[in-house]
Amino acid sequence: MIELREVPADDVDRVIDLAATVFHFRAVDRDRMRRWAARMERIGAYDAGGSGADVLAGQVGVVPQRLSVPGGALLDCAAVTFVGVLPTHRRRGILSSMIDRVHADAAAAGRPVAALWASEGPIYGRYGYGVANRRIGYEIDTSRPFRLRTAPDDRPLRLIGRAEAPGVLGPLYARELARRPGGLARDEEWWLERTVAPVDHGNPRYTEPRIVVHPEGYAVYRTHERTVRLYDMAAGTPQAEAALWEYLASIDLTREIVAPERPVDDLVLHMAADPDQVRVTGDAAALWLRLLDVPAALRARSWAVDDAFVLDVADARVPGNRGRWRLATGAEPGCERTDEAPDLVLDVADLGAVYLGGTPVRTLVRVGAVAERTPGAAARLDAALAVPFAPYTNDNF
Ligand SMILES: CC(=O)SCCNC(=O)CCNC(=O)[C@H](O)C(C)(C)COP(=O)(O)OP(=O)(O)OC[C@H]1O[C@@H](n2cnc3c(N)ncnc32)[C@H](O)[C@@H]1OP(=O)(O)O
Repeated sequence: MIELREVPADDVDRVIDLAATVFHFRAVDRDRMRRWAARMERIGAYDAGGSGADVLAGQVGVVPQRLSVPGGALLDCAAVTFVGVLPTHRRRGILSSMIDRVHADAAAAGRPVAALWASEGPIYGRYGYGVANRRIGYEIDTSRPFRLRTAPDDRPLRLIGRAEAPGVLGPLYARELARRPGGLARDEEWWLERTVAPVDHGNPRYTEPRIVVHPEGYAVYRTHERTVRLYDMAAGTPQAEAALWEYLASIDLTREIVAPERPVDDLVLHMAADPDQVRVTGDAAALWLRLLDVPAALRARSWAVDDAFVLDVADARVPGNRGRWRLATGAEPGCERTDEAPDLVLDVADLGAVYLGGTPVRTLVRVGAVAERTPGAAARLDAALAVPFAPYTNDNF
């Protein structure tokens, strides 16, 4: 018999072992993982059957987070991570029962949304998650001068140490969160253990992080042989961004920049005087978003256009979301229950996909996922959802 219960602090080593088993890694850096597990609300699926001893057969971790939404509000978010079920227990519904528990706990804690990075695309749509943003990767050939169409802000740059990162980068990052949806709030531990971690465990041959700071922005990168690998960048103006790219492109003894996870509207693609120097090498789903409290989430973001819509929302797992909602997208957004005929009929997963402004409703109508009952309603909702900066999540948890 499987029983779901919280995993106590003295059992986190089993959480690490389970993660290592299902994600196929050696748990060498246990202290770091213990600190990560300590941030989580941990739900374990314990199997008491057979041997007498409890087996931790499945687990989900929820990190309490805050997600930036259009208009700059930070919305309480259940960041779902460390999901795993032992190979001996797979496909018996353990994940489904744990996800329902995560959603119930989030509702009780007043978190209107949940989010995750999926290990595999087919898993999470059934639970009401939709792809809210993508990220692109590219390589820049810097073996020859990298000329830009934007004049760099040539105020001095400086390199700082890791320990200074939270204090120096924090305010610059906060400005970025306020204007671009999809980002996660970072506290000091998050900066030090994740954004500027001493080692990139996925690419251990790269150096420790180098942190270059401009008065209006920063970049975090590491190098290995002739490659500069970009991890994080934020710049308040295009000119500051140009200064950071110019710096990265001109580091001696290097000949390329690899930027694996950048926003889809990254300026560098258009800044490059020779577009052939920037080669797009990847485009993948990034954050999967789940609206757990539809009216609270829709009221929390700002809208680009004053309009009104009736949405008929289907939700297989969270009954409180189901039904017709009258959404008013003015300066004071409203979302109330209604009996009026719907303009659009859609699943909560697709509402999650369009929520941050990263997926056009019209596209989902064309693929057949969203039904447009009032002609033109999808285009009008796209106008209301529009955001000046594409949603982007640079924290893969
Ligand atoms: C946010 C994150 O942490 S993402 C990381 C997810 N973890 C992993 O990928 C680690 C390796 N995999 C595992 O640990 C497990 O196989 C899990 C967690 C993905 C699935 O756990 P299970 O307990 O087997 O899932 P469960 O039995 O509840 O399956 C529920 C449904 O999802 C489907 N499903 C589960 N895993 C997959 C998959 N990898 N691909 C496609 N469908 C899947 C099942 O077929 C089932 O479908 P149904 O409802 O139509 O019958």
